[in-house]
Amino acid sequence: MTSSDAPAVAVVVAAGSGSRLGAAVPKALVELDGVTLVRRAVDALAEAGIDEIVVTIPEGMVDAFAEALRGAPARVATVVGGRIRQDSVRRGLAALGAAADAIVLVHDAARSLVPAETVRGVVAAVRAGADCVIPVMPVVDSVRRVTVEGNEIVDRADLRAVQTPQAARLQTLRDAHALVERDGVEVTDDAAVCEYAGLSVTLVPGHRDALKITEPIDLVLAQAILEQRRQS
Ligand SMILES: Nc1ccn([C@@H]2O[C@H](COP(=O)(O)OP(=O)(O)OP(=O)(O)O)[C@@H](O)[C@H]2O)c(=O)n1
Ligand SMILES: C[C@](O)(CO)[C@H](O)COP(=O)(O)O
Repeated sequence: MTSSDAPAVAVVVAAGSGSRLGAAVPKALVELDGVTLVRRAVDALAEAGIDEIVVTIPEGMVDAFAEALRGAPARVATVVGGRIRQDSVRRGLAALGAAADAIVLVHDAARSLVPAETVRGVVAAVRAGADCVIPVMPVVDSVRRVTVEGNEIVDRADLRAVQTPQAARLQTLRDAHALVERDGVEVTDDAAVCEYAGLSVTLVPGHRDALKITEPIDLVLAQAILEQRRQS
């Protein structure tokens, strides 16, 4: 049973170290134009109307994250994350106080510049009845699969690159994560968790700005996106 006006809440996963970025601080605390990536991610969700957010953080970083999140335009709590992303999501979901039928978004702090319109699109699709919703982008490169014999072409028209926020009803996602943990399955995103639990995954349009800041070059691109926003 789900109510059509159930609130939308979120887990922002920010407990990673950012080894590929190689900064002196955990990636979520890296600044872009003077604002940390985690704060930008929280602000983007708040702009789309999400007002309860649990942020997963690395061990021993409570004060630094409290500083980064001070004055955020939403009710924000932090919880220490786990070994891999899915462990962090599970801990974040457990810390949310919302009702079982609340819509929950799981978002990477590393996708700091997601536009509010993308977030709203994901929420709307869950409200319209989808089990699990993810934003996706077409693949722009030609793609080949490496095989034992050599390699072969893959039709990129069939492929989509997956972004966040990804969303489902809160209890649905908690149950799906419990199943994955029970069976010791490792996945890279919440869509895979939902699919493992037998739920269907619905695709909605993602956005170029929701790139995952992973390597140093991505910070340059993110800076350019901010500049473009200032000029428009
Ligand atoms: N144990 C983990 C691992 C990742 N994350 C979060 O999941 C998101 C996506 O992960 P990624 O961008 O790969 O971040 P890192 O794991 O920090 O990056 P790297 O693999 O380069 O170390 C990030 O916002 C990251 O903080 C998390 O909360 N807990
Ligand atoms: C969740 C995600 O951002 C969707 O593309 C991605 O799977 C995270 O992967 P990572 O290996 O933890 O960066």
